[in-house]
Amino acid sequence: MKLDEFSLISFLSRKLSIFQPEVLIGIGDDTAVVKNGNKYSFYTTDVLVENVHFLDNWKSNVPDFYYFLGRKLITISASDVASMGGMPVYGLINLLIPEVYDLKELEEFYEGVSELCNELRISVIGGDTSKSSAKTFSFFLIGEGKKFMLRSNAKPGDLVAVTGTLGDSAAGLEQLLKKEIKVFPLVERFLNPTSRVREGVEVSNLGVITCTDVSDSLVFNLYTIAESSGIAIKVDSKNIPLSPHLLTYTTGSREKALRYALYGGEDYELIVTFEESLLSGVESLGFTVIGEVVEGEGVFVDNKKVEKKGYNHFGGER
Ligand SMILES: Nc1ncnc2c1ncn2[C@@H]1O[C@H](COP(=O)(O)OP(=O)(O)OP(=O)(O)O)[C@@H](O)[C@H]1O
Ligand SMILES: Cc1ncc(C[n+]2csc(CCOP(=O)(O)O)c2C)c(N)n1
Ligand SMILES: [Mg+2]
Repeated sequence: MKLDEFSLISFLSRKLSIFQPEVLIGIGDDTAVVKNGNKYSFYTTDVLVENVHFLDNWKSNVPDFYYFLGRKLITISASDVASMGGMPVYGLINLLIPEVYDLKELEEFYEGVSELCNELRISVIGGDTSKSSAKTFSFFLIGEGKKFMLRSNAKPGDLVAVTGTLGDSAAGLEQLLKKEIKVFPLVERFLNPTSRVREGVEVSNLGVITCTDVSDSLVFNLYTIAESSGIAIKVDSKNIPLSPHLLTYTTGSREKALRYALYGGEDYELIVTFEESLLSGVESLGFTVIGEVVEGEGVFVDNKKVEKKGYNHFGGER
């Protein structure tokens, strides 16, 4: 039987229970939330698996490839903490590598890990190591914050905004897969994305209470907000921020660029929804308004309902 990642998680979660009252949010958001005295702790874990998230042979085209992979491992978990409005603090790394392994590659990987942990002041406090046929890197990250944002807090009348530009990472991945590099800055966005930790904390401090990050695709992650909040989201495609590099890649076609922006994944930008009174504060943090929350269900781009498409492990295809 072919599995669907999200039905699988929902099936598994029905078998599990929460025993402690301090667990405020379990399975279902970007991180779990546990009350910890007068603050909250955030828990998340992510993996990078050979042939799923990266190809080993990219190391022959990309200098320092494993250095970038080390950075990316930390960034993707930090992005989940950022989308709760938290600061990453402690982490543990699981390393699953073949029995015979190039030590230089591992050194490079840990150079990337340690650089990003220094930048974000994350202490690595443990992990585990095992042999494995596919290279697999996993990070478990704990964050902290005084308040938190959820996917499920969107209300009709809210505006919807995002950080950065969208679609760059998918266009970078496409070039790596085709082994044809035309616009390198897009490949850099795929290899070395940014986690929006500062924006997450600051937007939460402004009073924004709805947030998630773009890992699977803009449309897919808008759906996660729409479904968990019981509302619909309308996006105006002309307001979706696209980078000049992406437009160079699509030889100026905004329509083609929008396909990467709407359905490509791994941008690790934040999506927020908020009341109009917060607009100037949110914009001053560098967010771009792309749409609004309305009553109903689904995600609409230029008034047309769009399919919930993005990256789905097992379900395949974007
Ligand atoms: N095997 C599992 N068992 C229990 N919970 C899981 C499992 N896999 C995922 N989850 C939980 O399901 C929810 C959604 O997971 P998912 O990995 O899709 O998170 P995401 O933030 O949407 O994506 P990303 O990991 O790319 O940031 C999270 O709360 C996560 O902790
Ligand atoms: C070789 C190769 N093929 C495809 C992709 C694209 N991809 C893999 S996982 C994912 C979603 C986010 O991951 P997760 O859901 O695990 O957090 C995306 C967009 C890639 N990175 N490498
Ligand atoms: Mg996430």
